[in-house]
Amino acid sequence: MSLPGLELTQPSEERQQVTAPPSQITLNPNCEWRFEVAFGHIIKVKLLHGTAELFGTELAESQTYTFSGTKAAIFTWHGCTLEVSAAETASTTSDGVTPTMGHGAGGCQSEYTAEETPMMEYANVHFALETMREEAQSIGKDGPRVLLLGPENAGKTSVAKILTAYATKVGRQPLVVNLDPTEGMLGVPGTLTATAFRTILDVEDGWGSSPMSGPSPVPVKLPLVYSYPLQNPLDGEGAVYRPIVSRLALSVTGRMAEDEDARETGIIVDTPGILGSDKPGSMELINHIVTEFAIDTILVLGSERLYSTVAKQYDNKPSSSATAAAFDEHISVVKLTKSGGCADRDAAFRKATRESQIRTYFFGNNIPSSTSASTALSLSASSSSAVTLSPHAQQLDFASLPVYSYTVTSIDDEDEDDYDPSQLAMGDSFLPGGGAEDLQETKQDPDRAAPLPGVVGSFSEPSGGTNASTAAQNSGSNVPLKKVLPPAPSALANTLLAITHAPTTASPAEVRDASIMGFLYVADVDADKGKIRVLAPVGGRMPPRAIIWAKRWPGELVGLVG
Ligand SMILES: Nc1ncnc2c1ncn2[C@@H]1O[C@H](COP(=O)(O)OP(=O)(O)OP(=O)(O)O)[C@@H](O)[C@H]1O
Repeated sequence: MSLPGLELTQPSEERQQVTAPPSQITLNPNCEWRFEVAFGHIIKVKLLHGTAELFGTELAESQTYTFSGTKAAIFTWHGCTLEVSAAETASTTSDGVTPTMGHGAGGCQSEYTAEETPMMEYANVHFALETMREEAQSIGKDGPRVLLLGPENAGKTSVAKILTAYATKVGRQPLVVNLDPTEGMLGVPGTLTATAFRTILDVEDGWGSSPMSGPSPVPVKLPLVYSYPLQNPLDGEGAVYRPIVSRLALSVTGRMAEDEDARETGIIVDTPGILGSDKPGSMELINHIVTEFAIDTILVLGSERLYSTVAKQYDNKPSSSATAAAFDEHISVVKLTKSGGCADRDAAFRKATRESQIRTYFFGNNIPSSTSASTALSLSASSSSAVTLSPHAQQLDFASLPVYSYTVTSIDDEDEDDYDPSQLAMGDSFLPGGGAEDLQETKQDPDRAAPLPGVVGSFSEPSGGTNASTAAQNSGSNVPLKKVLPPAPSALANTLLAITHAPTTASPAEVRDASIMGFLYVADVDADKGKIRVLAPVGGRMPPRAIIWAKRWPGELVGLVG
């Protein structure tokens, strides 16, 4: 074996890590194989026999799946044998990062077989929801509206994936809502989304991919995306978060009103861990979500205290659905066991996950964040959903762009300079339950809701002057959104810009409430010439639309382009 350091002088072709022979892992029924793979290292997993699933989505036999930067579990109901091996990775990557290869099977950082899992409990939740869906089908009421609550790393997103995967497997079409801006669902972080899932989720990618990310062997999903470029929903006392949640709820309600399958199946809402903590204001936000989505089933994971508080407040109370009285609908609060496999994700891992989501949005998922292109290309044949994308670079005149930035202060960033407290002190949206009346009012007329894409066949937003935007305007005349005037700030470099569906002349409230068309990445800023160089997922002229600068969240991503 060569001494550390000496191998640096070897020619690059020889700088391959010695790959361990494939390991076979045999799982008994009702067991799961839990594994953690670092970013930069890739493992290959193949189901040799039996049946297995990853967060509810079945693995196909003999298909090779690749994982990088992943903490997950492969569960089996009936027993299975897996083959796990390391993909060949260069010892140093194009970024100069050394892939972290662990000592587990295939180079996993950690991997083990667990015999005790809460999967039976989760499956029972699915069956209970199915019973509610059948009832909805037979008497014409809405299907279950499920809210997942719990602290960070309690397994909320994993349970949301399991319930979604099981629902689609039996031919249902759940509407899945992601209210966690720290992690994107089918897109980049800093967004809140709603998606109708008709088809299978992606084993490797988690939720799967959206058409914005290019072609994919797993059917793409079409999310409705809103920009929430702040890390914490409690920032600005929830003044930005609340109206966007209301917008999403309107869209979801609209979709349910128009689509029988979606109405019967219901909604699954995933929330950020911060709402499950005891932070001031978090219960108010939970209350807002429960009201807006007319939640009737609350699943609490990983916190007795939270369960007790939520149960006291909601258990057996009538839901806020318009049909609650007619069908005698009450809210059930259910405590679920947190899986022992839930892995803590440190700040570095979360940052790498965010960066990988952004990279994937622009470049596809063929090149894991810090693996050399050649290695990744060799993987593409075996990976089931590898896609390479070529974003388009173009120069834009900053002065011609209507770029807006949020001016709320972040709880985690008290030194914010452009915070204007006078803006936060006014406006009904800052009062307890602020803005809710407008939406209650709007909700009574389902025609006012912007439907989710798929129903009207487009990813459309009501144009300026519609009822929906008027309602939004009424609720947000003091929106903390400020136009960024020239010269182009240097802080724009390496951040994302969200192109909304709002016209360039839209009011701040309309901009906030507009859904997102797509994202640009600012590669660099030439303040002298007043130009910015951007990457766009598609070529062509910039659409004349208002733009929201994701200044704070997901923030700066250095090195996306060399
Ligand atoms: N049974 C399991 N075995 C191994 N890893 C798991 C298991 N369940 C969840 N995980 C992993 O643990 C981590 C935390 O889970 P998850 O993202 O579902 O939690 P969360 O409550 O949504 O977290 P947050 O609110 O912080 O986003 C994830 O990386 C997930 O893939």
